[in-house]
Amino acid sequence: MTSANSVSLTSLSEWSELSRHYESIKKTNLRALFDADPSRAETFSVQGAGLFLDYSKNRITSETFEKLLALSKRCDLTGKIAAMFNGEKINQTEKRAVLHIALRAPSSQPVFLDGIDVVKEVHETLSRMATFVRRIHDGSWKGQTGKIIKNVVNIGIGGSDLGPVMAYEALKFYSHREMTFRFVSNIDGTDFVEATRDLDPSETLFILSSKTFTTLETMTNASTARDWLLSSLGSREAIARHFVAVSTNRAEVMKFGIDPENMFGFGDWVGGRYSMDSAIGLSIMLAVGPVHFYEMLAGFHEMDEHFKKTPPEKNLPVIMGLLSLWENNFFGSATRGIFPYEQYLKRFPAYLQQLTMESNGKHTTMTGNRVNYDTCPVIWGEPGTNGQHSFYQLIHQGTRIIPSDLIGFFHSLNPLGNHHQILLANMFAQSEALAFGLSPEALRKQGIAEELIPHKVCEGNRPTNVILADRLTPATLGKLVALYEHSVFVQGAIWGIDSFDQWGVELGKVLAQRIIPELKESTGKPLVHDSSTNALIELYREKV
Ligand SMILES: O=P(O)(O)OC[C@H]1O[C@](O)(CO)[C@@H](O)[C@@H]1O
Repeated sequence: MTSANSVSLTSLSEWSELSRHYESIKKTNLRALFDADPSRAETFSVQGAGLFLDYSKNRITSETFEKLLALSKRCDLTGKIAAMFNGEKINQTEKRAVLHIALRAPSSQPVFLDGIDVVKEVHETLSRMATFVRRIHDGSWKGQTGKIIKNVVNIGIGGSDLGPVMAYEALKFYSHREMTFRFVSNIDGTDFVEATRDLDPSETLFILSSKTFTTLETMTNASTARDWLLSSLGSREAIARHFVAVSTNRAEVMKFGIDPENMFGFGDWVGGRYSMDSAIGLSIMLAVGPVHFYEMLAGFHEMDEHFKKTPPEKNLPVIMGLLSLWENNFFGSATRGIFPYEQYLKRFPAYLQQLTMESNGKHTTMTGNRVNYDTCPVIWGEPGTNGQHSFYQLIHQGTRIIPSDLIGFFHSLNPLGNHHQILLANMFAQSEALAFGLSPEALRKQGIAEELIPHKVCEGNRPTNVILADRLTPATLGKLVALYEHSVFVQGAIWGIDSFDQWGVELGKVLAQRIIPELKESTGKPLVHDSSTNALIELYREKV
């Protein structure tokens, strides 16, 4: 048998089988599938690492599932999972290992990379972070003027922002409420100004979070922060008391003026979008304390173990990855909605956008060929029930099918009257309504006027995954993030792409560097962009 990597995915017999199977089931709907099998909900639900997944409202049969598993087998998913866990350099284009799983491994479980146990390094950094956090919390770390630190501003972008801010919001319930946390990411000066306008510099700590320590936005915001601080505190010595860095680039951190003693590092085997549980999570640890941070890591690890050890047919990330691929590549669903029914998870969809789309938004396979199939769907979403009063109309009656993940918890962290019951009732109702819709017959029975029936019909057959957990704890958050990380891995492994590079973001950065000096003033030299870009630059020069 030829290996799946040496031939196009779509020419594999397992792919053709799925295509044939798709033709035979594309007209069946969820109503018929449920009517045909009273135990469908049980057949297509699974529990793992404390999360419950009901995937019965997907357009699948047992045969679909078997064929998807056969495809994953042909693509050597198990071997690829093992390669990641074993520290092989699976990020081929950057020649790097991909070992975010080592960030949450217990110290008793070494992971070797080039003969070195990276878990040991991870735990050394974690305990330095914990010591630092305790000093901030107990007030023994003081600002330049002797005041205690009350405000923390994380400056970073992409993976150096989205993970920290998402987790800060998600775990706010557990956070030190007497402290203020802000996150500055955008190069738009408004972000910095609004984040700092009510802060006292003498009580403020900046965390400069950047894997590379060269990112334009972060470095610009960092020097603005340094100016802001020094204009108030005067002495450059204040930098040591008010700035710490999280980075892999020691030389650049020192160049900025930060003592390496105040730097927390991580390996180049941690991708930016996989780094919230590395030192990049320092602001999270400052917010919730070391104990909760360690609990979050334990949650991540539990899902890692589940992913590594559970057979594919019971493996949550494998199932979610395969279902997403089925919808994307066979039904042609171009987007996936992420709808947490949990206000604390309000930034979770934004976090998953980077995780998923920066990982799998690729058109070239590992072997350098242009894919002839779709890869990553567009990921988007908002918390429920807010979304229901906004864009759900389109999900129910629009012309495109949008498979969605609905995420909820049995218990609220803020029980208030019957709010939580109403919240979960809405979540379950949406999943039911999307799957089964409302038929013309049912509407007629309700006595709806004939001319209104076409407008009121909901065709149903809209797939959802329902993910449930007990309550939103630091550990549950870790499990959820790891679930999606690994589901992204599964899809990338089958598509045969490098889920861990991000070359596509480079071109825009290079072109921006070229345009920055051109906006300052006319150099006298003619602009050599296309006519549209030239005209935009000229218009800006004229107006500013
Ligand atoms: O942490 P850094 O090096 O500042 O990078 C920030 C982000 O920029 C990107 O490289 C994309 O431009 C992301 O992958 C990364 O998370």
